[in-house]
Amino acid sequence: MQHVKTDGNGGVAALEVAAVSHFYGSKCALSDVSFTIPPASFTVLLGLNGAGKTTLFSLISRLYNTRQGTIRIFGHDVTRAAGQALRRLGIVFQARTLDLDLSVYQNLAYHASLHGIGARQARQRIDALLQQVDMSDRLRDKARSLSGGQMRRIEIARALLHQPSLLLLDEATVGLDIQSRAGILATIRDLVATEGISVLWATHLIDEVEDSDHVVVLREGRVVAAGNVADVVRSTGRKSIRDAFSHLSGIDTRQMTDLQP
Ligand SMILES: Nc1ncnc2c1ncn2[C@@H]1O[C@H](COP(=O)(O)OP(=O)(O)OP(=O)(O)O)[C@@H](O)[C@H]1O
Repeated sequence: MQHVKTDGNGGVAALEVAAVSHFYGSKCALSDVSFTIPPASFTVLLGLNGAGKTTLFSLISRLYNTRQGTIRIFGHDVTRAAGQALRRLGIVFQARTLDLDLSVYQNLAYHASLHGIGARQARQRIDALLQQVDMSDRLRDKARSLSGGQMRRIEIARALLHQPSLLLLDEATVGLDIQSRAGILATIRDLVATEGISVLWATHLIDEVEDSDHVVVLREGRVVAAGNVADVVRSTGRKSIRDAFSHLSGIDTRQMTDLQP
């Protein structure tokens, strides 16, 4: 019988990472990483550069094989039931991935066809998603003509085309101005609240965390804290999540970047 981790309320966890390790040659990038994220939650994967966030995303999305440990998406093992697991997964990678010479519509329609979505349904979903990410007026524009924040919005729409239940975003706001960052975060938080999607949001920016979030703190490939914000703050004996993250990551709070100018 398959072991399935629940969210504590009897429901299957949106994501379960159990005892996962990953090496690049002899370099250990992840060491015995375990955590779960509940359905319909916004979970922040917090870690400084090099903590292992991208490596973890590469394993969850099967870009790399998981050699040690287990990863399940809504109970489906990404190695043994890859099709069922990956169907439920949408992902926005840190690096830009739109085809710059195609229009917004062509970028999205191509992705829809890869997922076997028929042309008519694809058009309906593209229209609805562009509205959701506030980009309806750019349908025919070349991706090349969009700003960084606008490209990110299109990548988010693309990741949602096949209606995933779990969305991963890797440093989605890097390189964007304060307004674009706040707008993209608000769009994603809205998706969790209105559509019940589960989100894993990887960042090194502590100001992207809200009190109601779940957090998983990674340091040098290890989970050093996980839970809701209040529990993580309490477990470190600090007064705020900012101070807790600073303590857990071994850095001075003044080295942290702010949303505030
Ligand atoms: N292809 C690779 N070969 C060797 N080492 C790697 C490779 N990719 C990542 N690493 C190392 O693995 C560790 C984790 O890197 P990873 O990119 O997963 O971290 P990250 O938290 O995503 O950081 P960043 O935010 O800077 O992308 C780092 O020490 C990094 O140098």
